[in-house]
Amino acid sequence: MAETTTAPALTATEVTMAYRTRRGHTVVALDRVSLDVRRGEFVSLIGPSGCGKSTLLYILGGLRRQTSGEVALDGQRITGPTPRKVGFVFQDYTLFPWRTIISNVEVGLEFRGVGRKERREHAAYNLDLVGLGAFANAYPGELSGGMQQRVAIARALSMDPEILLMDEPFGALDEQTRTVLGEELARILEKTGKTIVFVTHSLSEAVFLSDRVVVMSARPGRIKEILTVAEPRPRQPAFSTSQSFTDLRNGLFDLLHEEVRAATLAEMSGAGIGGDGGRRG
Ligand SMILES: Nc1ncnc2c1ncn2[C@@H]1O[C@H](COP(=O)(O)OP(=O)(O)OP(=O)(O)O)[C@@H](O)[C@H]1O
Repeated sequence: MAETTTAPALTATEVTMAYRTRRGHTVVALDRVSLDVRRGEFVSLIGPSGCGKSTLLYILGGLRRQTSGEVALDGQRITGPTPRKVGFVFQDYTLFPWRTIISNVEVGLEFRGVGRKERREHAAYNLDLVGLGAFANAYPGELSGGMQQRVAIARALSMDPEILLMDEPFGALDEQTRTVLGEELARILEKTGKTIVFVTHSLSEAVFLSDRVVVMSARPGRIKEILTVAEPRPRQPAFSTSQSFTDLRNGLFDLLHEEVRAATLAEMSGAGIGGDGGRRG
């Protein structure tokens, strides 16, 4: 079983991010966000659209450079991507359509220069882990969206990162599929003991999967509250119909509701975003 420890794996300290749009406006996406993610922990980021969840994830993974503040991985300041330690899974699974499933899973290991036999074994192990061993020689176009996302998870796991940063990985899938994939992910994580930071818009997904749910405010994104989900691991499907689940989900709804309302009203009026609607420039 995955153990969480008190040692922080990832630390964000007073992270602020201000984007400069092409039209010369400044969009403050994050405002002095501080967060510790412990080793083996599953932390979800939830908040209204545009509150900076993806921005925070990219900064944590060294894909984007914050305007001020600091991010550290195992106590070392992050100044760029560290693919050996941190892996990403995005909403678009971006598999190569001309490569078989197993060679899609191998692709990162290939870039890393791992020999053919070793990378095949490693890829096969991780494909089995996500339950797709039988599809090794199929092509992405032959798989459903949910299956392709499992391949993307196997590909990320193959690199054996300590930390997985997942940006709405199930966002493009229907509700039933994402529920089942969430259960699958809970099972896989028990086996691998990875540290996960997970962006989602789904309250149920956040409660079901997380040790802690970080609720962010409307932009500029700040941490509004952190909810702890004390349910033991591995999480069982029955948890999602329990009273404690409903109570946690309702609590999250209340916390989020006013933020989503504030974000929507700001969007409608164009307030605080230099009149450009906060669009990316
Ligand atoms: N490259 C960029 N240039 C300018 N502004 C940007 C850029 N990337 C993001 N932003 C702005 O920063 C804010 C935060 O964006 P981000 O994508 O991090 O939010 P989010 O919470 O992940 O949103 P969503 O839930 O809709 O995916 C938004 O207002 C967005 O328009």
